[in-house]
Amino acid sequence: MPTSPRISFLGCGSMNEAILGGILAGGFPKDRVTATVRRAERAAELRVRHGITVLAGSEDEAANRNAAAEADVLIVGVKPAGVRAMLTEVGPVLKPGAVVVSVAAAVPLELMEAALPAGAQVIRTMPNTPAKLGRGVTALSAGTAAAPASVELVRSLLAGTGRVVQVPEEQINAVGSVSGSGPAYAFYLAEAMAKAGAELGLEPELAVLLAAETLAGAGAMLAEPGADAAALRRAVTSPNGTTEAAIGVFADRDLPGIIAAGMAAAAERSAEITGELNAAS
Ligand SMILES: NC(=O)C1=CN([C@@H]2O[C@H](COP(=O)(O)OP(=O)(O)OC[C@H]3O[C@@H](n4cnc5c(N)ncnc54)[C@H](O)[C@@H]3O)[C@@H](O)[C@H]2O)C=CC1
Ligand SMILES: O=C(O)[C@@H]1CCC=N1
Repeated sequence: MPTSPRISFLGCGSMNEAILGGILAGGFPKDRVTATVRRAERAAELRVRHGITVLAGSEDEAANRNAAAEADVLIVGVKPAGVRAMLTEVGPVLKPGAVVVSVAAAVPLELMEAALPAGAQVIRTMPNTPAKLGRGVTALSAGTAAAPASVELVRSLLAGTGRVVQVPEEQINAVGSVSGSGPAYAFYLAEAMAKAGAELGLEPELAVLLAAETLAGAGAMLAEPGADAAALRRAVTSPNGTTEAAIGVFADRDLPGIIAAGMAAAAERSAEITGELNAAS
């Protein structure tokens, strides 16, 4: 069997730890993975939780460079405003043929390529945190120098985190509005349903359980082959019944329009952040 590539996670917060968890759960060997973080406490936490090598910047200012120098695939998981500095730092030590993957919202491929040595292979992604359970969905767009074999390699690594789709870069902001931010919309709905359930007289803990299990169960039904959200909704909605009463109120108040406006705001914010990053160059 060919040796697995070496992966380095540069920055390992919510998103990169979710990807790390999904990749390891998919059977990727722990001894081929390194992560970097800023704080020693966080490094210790990640070592215990995942059994991988974790380097902390607070203990070794060369942590990112050391992790980058050994990597075949680098997964950059810092906030958008930190991506350029990270790439500028690690670019000079990249191995020939290394592939640099970013999970950052709003950071264009062009900016990444400009921060790295000429010809660097770059892939921009938009993942989501259910990656942790192998139930994520990641969209990716390849940079100008990324070889098809490198795109395939990244796709196969991310397969442990869930579905992977390739999109033109101009669609990544829209993807972020749907699936990147989307888990937060589902959690927001769970919070709202639990609160409303308590207001209807349920014990708060029971309302939380009912809301969470309902969303998890509905999500599992949506994941079945051939699932159709509208058909599934209709199957719950008896004519002149209770569900119809609830959905009537949602429709009267234009809940779909509210959701669309929120998602448009997410996409607009991505474009705005890109503008801020370009202006800072
Ligand atoms: N949280 C999410 O659901 C999603 C996040 N993203 C993207 O993922 C990226 C990270 O977001 P989160 O994980 O939510 O943020 P986070 O704040 O949880 O994680 C960022 C991590 O990077 C570390 N870091 C920053 N600078 C560093 C450096 N120089 N060296 C080593 N470590 C460093 C921070 O200490 C932190 O742990 C962002 O660019 C975001 O746009 C994309 C899709 C979904
Ligand atoms: O909120 C954010 O900016 C990041 C990108 C998508 C999800 N979280």
